[in-house]
Amino acid sequence: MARRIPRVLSIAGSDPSGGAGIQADLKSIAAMGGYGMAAITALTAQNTQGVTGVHTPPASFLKGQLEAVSSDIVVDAVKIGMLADGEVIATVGEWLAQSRPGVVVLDPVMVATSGDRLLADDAAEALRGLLAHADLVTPNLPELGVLLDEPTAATWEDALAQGVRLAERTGASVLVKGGHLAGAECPDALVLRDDDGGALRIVEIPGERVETRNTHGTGCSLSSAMATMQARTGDWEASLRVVKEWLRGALAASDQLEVGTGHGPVHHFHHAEGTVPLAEGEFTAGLWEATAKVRAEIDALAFIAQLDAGLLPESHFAYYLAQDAQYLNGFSRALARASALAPTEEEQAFWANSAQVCLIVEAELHRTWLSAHPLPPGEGFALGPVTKAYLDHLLAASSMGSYAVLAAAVLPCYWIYAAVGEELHRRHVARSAANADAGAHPYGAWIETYADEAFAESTRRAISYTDRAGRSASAAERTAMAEAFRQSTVYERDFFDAPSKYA
Ligand SMILES: Nc1ncnc2c1ncn2[C@@H]1O[C@H](COP(=O)(O)OP(=O)(O)OP(=O)(O)O)[C@@H](O)[C@H]1O
Ligand SMILES: Cc1ncc(CO)c(N)n1
Repeated sequence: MARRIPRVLSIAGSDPSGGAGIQADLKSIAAMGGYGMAAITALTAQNTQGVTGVHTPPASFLKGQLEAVSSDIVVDAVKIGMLADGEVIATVGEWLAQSRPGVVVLDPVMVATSGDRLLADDAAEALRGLLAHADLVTPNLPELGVLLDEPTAATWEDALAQGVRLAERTGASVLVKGGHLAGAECPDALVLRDDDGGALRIVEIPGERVETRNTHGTGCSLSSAMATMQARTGDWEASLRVVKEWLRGALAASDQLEVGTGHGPVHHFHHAEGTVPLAEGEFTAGLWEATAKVRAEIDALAFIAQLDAGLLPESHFAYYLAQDAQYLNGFSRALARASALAPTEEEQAFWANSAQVCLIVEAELHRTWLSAHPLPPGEGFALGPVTKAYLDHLLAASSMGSYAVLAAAVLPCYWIYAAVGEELHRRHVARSAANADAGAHPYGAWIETYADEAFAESTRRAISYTDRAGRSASAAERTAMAEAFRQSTVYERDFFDAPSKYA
């Protein structure tokens, strides 16, 4: 019977490096939505390079673990991995005879990815005997050969034929794995025995090989994920389709982990990255970090250096101010929309107040700076191309209907302006202290308005509200927020650079 959160037991060995064995099983079971449990058959000392030791506790203690679990908990599926020796195999066989769960997946582990043995030499025969208790057996190509007492299959066709022979001989269904094949393809296939024990059916699922050395634990991960999905769906083929796609993603994302120098583990939770709980400030810190390159480009602009040195041509300053006045008008409308979408009254009031402050600052620009720095007649207040593009971007974010995305889109206007302003102001103050003449700086009075503590406080609040929205957003919404933030940061850069192009 299908179970939404299946209770899945792994009976397997421990890999302290976390990539294989019960550690991989517990991660894979959780990744597939199950509740994971583990009865440990053996302890290995291993890492991504190989196995340096195996300690097998008395089989009676494994028996104790299995009884503790099944005397209290309904086990919906079991995955059986490393069994170490004949006594362990016998213990698991006895437990299955008494307490067999509805789904039994057996991964006949014999050798680690590194080539080290994980099953006693004389135990292969005992393992063959256990196969009959399984619903699904998941050997890799060398293991398939050993179980049949045949050479390792050299081609995929040979492997499929061996899979059919193993299914016929054991009565179990067989998952034939293409991981050990050469070439660009990495297919898997199910040799399925229908419930009525009738004819065998082969379902092949093709797949591209992921170019990586990080294949430690793929077999463990596959078998425990299959046990979990089967308990959820009752359909081996549907389960393999989901699990194979997930495992491909886990292999493709494995480089992010940087675990070990040998065959590294796969990234079991690659698909859930957007759902990791974030601490306060972490989301917006990530947005800031991701735009470091664009911000470095802003710092390197001639406009900033010239403004700082007091060498910015008048016409550039006038153009900048005229565009800023128009920008503030459109920006105010975007903020009013953020207020309309805000989830709390506190945020609603903040954005509404910011929208109003923008209009006050715009009026002030006209009254003071623009009257003192008039544009050439005729050029007046024409909307420049960057100003238009930036405002169009904010308008698009406003009309999406997502508060979180709109907050991310308006944030760079606060944050970048505050950061650039703070730096300009810091340098201006340092210069004034060192040089009595600094009072003559043509843009000194303007730079001084940058030090406004009220604006710094608004910036902190805009960051904090955007962060809160990001932390409770869906993965897709977070992606849209990051894109909106990045795009606005690019427009901030282009806005500072526009006078040099269009003034
Ligand atoms: N490079 C790869 N690209 C895509 N899929 C792969 C790759 N390597 C292995 N797989 C997949 O991983 C699963 C395990 O296959 P494999 O034949 O490697 O098992 P194994 O040898 O038992 O694994 P382990 O490395 O844990 O011993 C299969 O679904 C296989 O298709
Ligand atoms: C404990 C353990 N089980 C299975 C494997 C197979 O990958 C391994 N390397 N270690």
